[in-house]
Amino acid sequence: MKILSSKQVRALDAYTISNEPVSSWQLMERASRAFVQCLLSKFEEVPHFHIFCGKGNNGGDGLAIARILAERGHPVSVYVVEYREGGTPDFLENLVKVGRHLKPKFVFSEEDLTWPEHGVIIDALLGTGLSKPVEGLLAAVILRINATRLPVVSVDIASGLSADRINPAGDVIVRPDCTVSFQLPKLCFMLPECAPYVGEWQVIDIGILEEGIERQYSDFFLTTRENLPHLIKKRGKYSHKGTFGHALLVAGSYGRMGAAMLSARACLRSGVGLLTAYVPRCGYQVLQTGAPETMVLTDPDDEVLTSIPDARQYSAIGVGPGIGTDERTYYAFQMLLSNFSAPMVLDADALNLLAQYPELMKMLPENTILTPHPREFQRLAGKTANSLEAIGVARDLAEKYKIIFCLKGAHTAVVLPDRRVYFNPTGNPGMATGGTGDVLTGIIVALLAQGYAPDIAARLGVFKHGEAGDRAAAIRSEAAVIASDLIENLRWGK
Ligand SMILES: NC(=O)C1=CN([C@@H]2O[C@H](COP(=O)(O)OP(=O)(O)OC[C@H]3O[C@@H](n4cnc5c(N)ncnc54)[C@H](O)[C@@H]3O)[C@@H](O)[C@H]2O)[C@@H](O)CC1
Ligand SMILES: [K+]
Repeated sequence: MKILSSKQVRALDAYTISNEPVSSWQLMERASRAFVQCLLSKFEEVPHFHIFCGKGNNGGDGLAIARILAERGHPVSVYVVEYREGGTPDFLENLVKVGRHLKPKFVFSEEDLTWPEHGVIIDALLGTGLSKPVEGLLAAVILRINATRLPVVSVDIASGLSADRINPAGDVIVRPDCTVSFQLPKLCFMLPECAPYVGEWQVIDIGILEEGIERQYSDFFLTTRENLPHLIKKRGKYSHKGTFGHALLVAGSYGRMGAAMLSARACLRSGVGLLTAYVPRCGYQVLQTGAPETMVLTDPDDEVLTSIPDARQYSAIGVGPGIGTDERTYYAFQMLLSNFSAPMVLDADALNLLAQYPELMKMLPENTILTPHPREFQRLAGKTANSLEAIGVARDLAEKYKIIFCLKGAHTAVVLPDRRVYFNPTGNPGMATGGTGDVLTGIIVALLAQGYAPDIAARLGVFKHGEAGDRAAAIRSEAAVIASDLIENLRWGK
């Protein structure tokens, strides 16, 4: 699913209006009806809705939503915040129409606000037309909304929130519990800094023309459930373990064999034909007992990796979980990079080694997948002002070195060498616990070994990793999830 800018969304609305064709009022009506349907599905008992409207089209939506709810006999109060003269044509038309069912309260100053004690607040003050920081009466109303204990649902986007960039600190923005957005997600929904101003978010279909969306160019996408399952390869009846590749995992050091084990088990549960693990000698028994499906090769050293195996027979290789940053391990890693050119996943200490020895970057095979969490990325690429800037830096590096980044986070961003960025929708805060990154490495290595193209392996691996986390959280609750639960909850069927 594409993520478009506010400007592009306006062009898209205009395209639908002239090509469907449909009037802009009808499009607003369609959006508002879809919103009401979604809104009502959220409550077992319909509460009293208090709808705060601005005077642009977002306010027009608010008025239409109020009328539709009132027509159905639901309790509604509607407030029009008079922060400016006039209003957009669709706002004014809906103001006339709502008057047949409800008496809006016009708010000219803070004193006009009587604050509700029960019910749900609907925020329809400002939408994607935001053109400057909020101040004056609008700011006062937003601050009052934020001070209430009542649930808040924003229409399309929280009022005051910029869709396409990160607002400067100090901007006045609604903090909703939930945002119900029209047709496509907004870039800001993907960024951790914006999370307090988004809440739970949901996208609803308002019938924007698909061909209009196709005509808009974007580098930003949300991976969706609908476009991924067909990417999962079927296992043919006459296939054998050789069909599904032979993965090599270079992992572990003394006291950190758990990382190697988690990666190995995740790899085995992700369809790989054969798995070999290369570990220090102290890991031999651990892996032979804990993951008996793995073949184990050991380094001459007891505690850390100091050399590499002959890697040419492997179809994919994962390096990093638990290896540490010993100087001898650096030499082994450097040797591996000069000897191996097939698909590779680098995680954890392999990334720390890259950060410590940046000259290694030039040695990375094309389409190597790097899976840093924010701190690892910072060590690798330097400090950035915010997550959007970090994505920008990752895009530059991905292009320069022809590599792929999975920037791990609530919406992990898969950044490709052609600068495209795919955000991931699955996963939950229960996954913020030790070892889940090792699991991701194992999954992606397994996919590479099976011959998935590196960009698909990264996107599919990240998606399935999050999905397993969601299954685990549904069974155990978020706080109880541990990395092993993800492995147990991996599913590769449709
Ligand atoms: N046909 C369409 O274009 C559709 C638009 N829809 C709604 O329309 C919204 C966008 O509508 P608009 O473009 O009218 O934008 P807004 O509803 O965000 O209206 C903003 C209006 O206030 C002014 N303004 C912007 N920032 C301000 C600030 N900080 N303080 C004071 N005034 C400010 C703008 O000049 C504009 O006139 C979407 O978010 C969505 O809710 C939906 O109805 C779907 C269809
Ligand atoms: K809004």
